[in-house]
Amino acid sequence: MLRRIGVLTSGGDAPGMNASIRAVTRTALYHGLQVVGIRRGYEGLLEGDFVPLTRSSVGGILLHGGTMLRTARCPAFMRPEGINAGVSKLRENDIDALVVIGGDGSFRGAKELHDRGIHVVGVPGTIDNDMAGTDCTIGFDTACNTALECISKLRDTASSHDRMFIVEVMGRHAGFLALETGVACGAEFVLIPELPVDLEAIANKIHYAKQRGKTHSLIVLAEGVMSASELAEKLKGHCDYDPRIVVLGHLQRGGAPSCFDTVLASRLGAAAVEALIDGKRGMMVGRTKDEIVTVPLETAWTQHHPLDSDMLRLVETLSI
Ligand SMILES: Nc1ncnc2c1ncn2[C@@H]1O[C@H](COP(=O)(O)OP(=O)(O)OP(=O)(O)O)[C@@H](O)[C@H]1O
Ligand SMILES: O=P(O)(O)OC[C@H]1O[C@](O)(CO)[C@@H](O)[C@@H]1O
Ligand SMILES: [Mg+2]
Repeated sequence: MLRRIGVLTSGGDAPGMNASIRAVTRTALYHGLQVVGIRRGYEGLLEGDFVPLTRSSVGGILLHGGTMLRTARCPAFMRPEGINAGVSKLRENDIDALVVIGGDGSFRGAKELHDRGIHVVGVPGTIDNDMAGTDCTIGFDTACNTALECISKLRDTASSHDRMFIVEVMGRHAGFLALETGVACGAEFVLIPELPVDLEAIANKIHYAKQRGKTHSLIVLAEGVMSASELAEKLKGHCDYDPRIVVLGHLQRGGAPSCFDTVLASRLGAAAVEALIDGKRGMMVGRTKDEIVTVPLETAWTQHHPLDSDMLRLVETLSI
């Protein structure tokens, strides 16, 4: 019987995680369940770093970035002994079910717990958007907006000084963040790991654009392709600019969640608890075409979250 549920955040922090923690807690309390917060992801689970969550302990966090439960990457949890220790900790503390808020790695950990008999539901939270089973992950929209705000400032300087900027954005092995922000900021090039990089074609396009009177250029580069300094080095001598590089880095992870992420996080947090109440196990919640869906956890990494090819064509068409 479901009486007491645990909730943790794991992997990189993402704007909206707090809204999800609040939604999980309040939905569970609404349905008469107790809630235990597990601090610092799987690390805190192994150490028994638990805190009871009440209606008021999740008050005032809705619009705050980061995660009030804190988060971690826990190498010990990647080994069977670590996972078994996690199972024991949950059982010793009478935690009947667990909501894991995090990315694909966190979901792999959650699946290991499920395979050992723990009732788990995952809530997709990562700025990378690199998970199938949902059209968008919590934090992605805010990270795109943050990157856009930064790049829009760089654009002013690029056009004032007739310069080229290479802006490296996060996304790990995926290009979603780069593609979305690249279209939004009107980049001349968006380089993503999903596609080969043709340096000669880039140099040629820059050259002909300059001949046509274009005086500045912006490349949005996904970190999964190469670093901005590597790209600048490779372009040296092959293009008509002396590029400046900017690595947005962890600036993209923090900050207050956008309206979109706050609503998404609230809906998915509530849906995770409702899924547990409905007897769903080993599942993740997601948003597909504005419907809240429940699919197996492993969907996140066994299926492919497709890049929108229309978006790629847009970069090409709109940057003439
Ligand atoms: N195969 C696995 N088995 C068990 N646990 C795992 C596995 N993969 C990852 N984890 C656990 O999940 C944690 C978070 O994973 P990871 O660092 O990949 O981040 P994430 O959840 O994908 O989020 P983000 O990519 O946004 O940072 C790991 O530190 C580890 O504790
Ligand atoms: O904060 P850390 O551990 O350096 O991790 C950075 C990674 O985390 C993310 O921000 C989220 O997965 C990636 O985009 C990035 O590659
Ligand atoms: Mg990940």
